[in-house]
Amino acid sequence: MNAAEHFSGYGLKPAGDIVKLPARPEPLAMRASETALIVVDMQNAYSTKGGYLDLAGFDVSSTGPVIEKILQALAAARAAGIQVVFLQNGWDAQYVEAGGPGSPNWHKSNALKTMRKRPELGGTLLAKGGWDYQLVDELTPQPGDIVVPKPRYSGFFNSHLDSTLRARGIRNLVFTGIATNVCVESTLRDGFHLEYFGVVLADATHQAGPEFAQQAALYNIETFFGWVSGVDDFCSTFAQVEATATAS
Ligand SMILES: C/C(=C/NC(N)=O)C(=O)O
Repeated sequence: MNAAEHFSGYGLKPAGDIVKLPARPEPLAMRASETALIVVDMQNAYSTKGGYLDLAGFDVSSTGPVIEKILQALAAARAAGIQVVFLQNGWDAQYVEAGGPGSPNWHKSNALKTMRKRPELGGTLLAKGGWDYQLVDELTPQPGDIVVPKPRYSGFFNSHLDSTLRARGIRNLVFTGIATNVCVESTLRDGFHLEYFGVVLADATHQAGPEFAQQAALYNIETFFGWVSGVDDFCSTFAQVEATATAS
């Protein structure tokens, strides 16, 4: 193969429905039917003022453009027949799923720590049934989309994500959402170990913490665990699928 034509992707047999998504470190060959767009934790907790991250002292002032970019990616995915999966992070209202002091999550979760520090917030952060847990209004799931609740940073841990994807023959996971360096990266890494090809659309993600955390997560993904692309490339690449399907 000509080195200039090098691209990655699992053992795809040549067929008309394969597209090549421009990505770093190299383009990725994919089929829409074997791809899911994963929207990670776009809940009030992570992207709205007054939500958990904001109350815990993280900057959520620039999440608006991320929501806009995710909307663009969702429209392109749905038009191309790509399965959309929303992840939703949190626990039951009694926080049993959060784990008690015997769980590292109890010690590390900034949501749980914030509630311990500010008892008046008790029961409000990331609790199922509450505003903080809800997906943001702009990103309400549509018929055909799948919502997967998850109790830890990785969407694969104690959830039905893996079986849901396998049952549909999905091999490629395209990631958007918040936070790049926490739940996006954790889920992409676990997906890598489960043999999924993970791509992050960098401009449809946002970090928890300083900007260097975004850059470090993207470096890790591009170098060790997957691929990095952007929303415009995703939309134009999969528009080809829609155009081919319409023409045939
Ligand atoms: C910090 C944090 C990130 N979650 C995520 N969705 O990436 C948390 O849940 O505490």
